[in-house]
Amino acid sequence: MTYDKPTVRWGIVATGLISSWFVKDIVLERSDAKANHFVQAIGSSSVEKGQNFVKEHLPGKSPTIYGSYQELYTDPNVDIIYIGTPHAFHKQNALNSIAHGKHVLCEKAFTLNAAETREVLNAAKEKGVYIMEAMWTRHFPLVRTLQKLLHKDKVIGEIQRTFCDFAMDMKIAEKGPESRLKNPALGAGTLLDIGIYSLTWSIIGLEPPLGMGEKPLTAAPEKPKILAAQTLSDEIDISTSIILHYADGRQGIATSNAVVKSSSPSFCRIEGTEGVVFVYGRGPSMPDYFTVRKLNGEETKYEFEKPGMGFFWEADAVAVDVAAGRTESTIMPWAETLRVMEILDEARRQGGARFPQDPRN
Ligand SMILES: NC(=O)C1=CN([C@@H]2O[C@H](COP(=O)(O)OP(=O)(O)OC[C@H]3O[C@@H](n4cnc5c(N)ncnc54)[C@H](OP(=O)(O)O)[C@@H]3O)[C@@H](O)[C@H]2O)C=CC1
Ligand SMILES: O=C1OC[C@@H](O)[C@H](O)[C@H]1O
Repeated sequence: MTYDKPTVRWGIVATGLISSWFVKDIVLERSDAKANHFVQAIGSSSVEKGQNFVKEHLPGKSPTIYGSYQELYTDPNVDIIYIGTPHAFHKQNALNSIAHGKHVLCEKAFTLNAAETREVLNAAKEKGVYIMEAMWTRHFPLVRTLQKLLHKDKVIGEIQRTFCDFAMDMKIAEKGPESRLKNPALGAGTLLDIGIYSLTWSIIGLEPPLGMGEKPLTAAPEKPKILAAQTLSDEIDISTSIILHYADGRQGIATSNAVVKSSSPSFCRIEGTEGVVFVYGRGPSMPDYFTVRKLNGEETKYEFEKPGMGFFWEADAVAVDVAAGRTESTIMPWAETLRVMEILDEARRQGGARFPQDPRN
């Protein structure tokens, strides 16, 4: 621990898979850490589950363990709440955190739909607290470097097209009806779980981030035309295809599929007037490296060190933002979270997947 960096005390809502990845990562010793992270408290459906979680994923640590989320929201020693519940609970978990004056990092997809997102963002604005969608991939140095090469240095010229895919065999048929991957009331389907990454990579490829090139930090998100189709099984989408079509001709194709595991070594291809970028990794949420191939055949590979899984980069960003008194991130700003949710809504409107919580109209 060093005293020249912000120090944050995290409260963790839920003890599922993602929370285990997150806590293990943020307590790693790192030479480049921009903040000191403490897992201060865990909120779970039972104290026993919380204890098992700590024993397995935080050995040697002794956070306070609560058998409810409510006790976590009211813990005065917690600065920021991390929400790792299924999509359908994000809205209420976030509203409860905000009501108790806590800052929030909420897993993707931020909520079930854009109406819920607006409700949460309005509450955060009113209360003056920080909130960010945990689209962790956007914080990777790999992504920040790629954005600079594409949109500032223009290493492949003017970007024209992207093809991004997330396909994994989710074995949905084997899941019980209450699984978050099967139950529409929990926000199941490929779109919010993995399609959101294909969409994110399309945006990373096709649009400069805020503050880069001629794009000011205050720029509103672009609004490409959306064309989408879905295949539904037991009311949830098992495949979704989205086309982003921009007025100037840029095209993005974003797909997700729960039946096959993609065997392609690259999950994203970004084409420009002077070359092409291929992004590789264990999947779109965990990119490992990318290559830049110029039209003359010259190819450069960009590799990056990653001491853990990479969740500490988003955690660092939250800590630095909060210490600076900001209520939103410039990497994943509120308007971007809302724009992404609106695109997901539009894809579901055209494709047919519905959640029982969707507004009726
Ligand atoms: N960034 C990434 O790479 C990843 C992100 N995610 C995101 O994280 C979120 C959670 O996913 P994941 O960790 O895989 O989910 P899990 O099913 O593994 O865990 C969810 C946890 O939420 C709590 N919970 C509360 N109510 C329910 C309920 N009705 N049904 C099930 N769980 C409930 C439980 O914790 P408890 O009993 O302790 O209260 C449960 O363990 C989703 O938003 C998902 O999209 C998921 C995987 C990877
Ligand atoms: O966010 C995610 O990324 C990795 C996937 O394995 C997982 O299902 C998804 O929620």
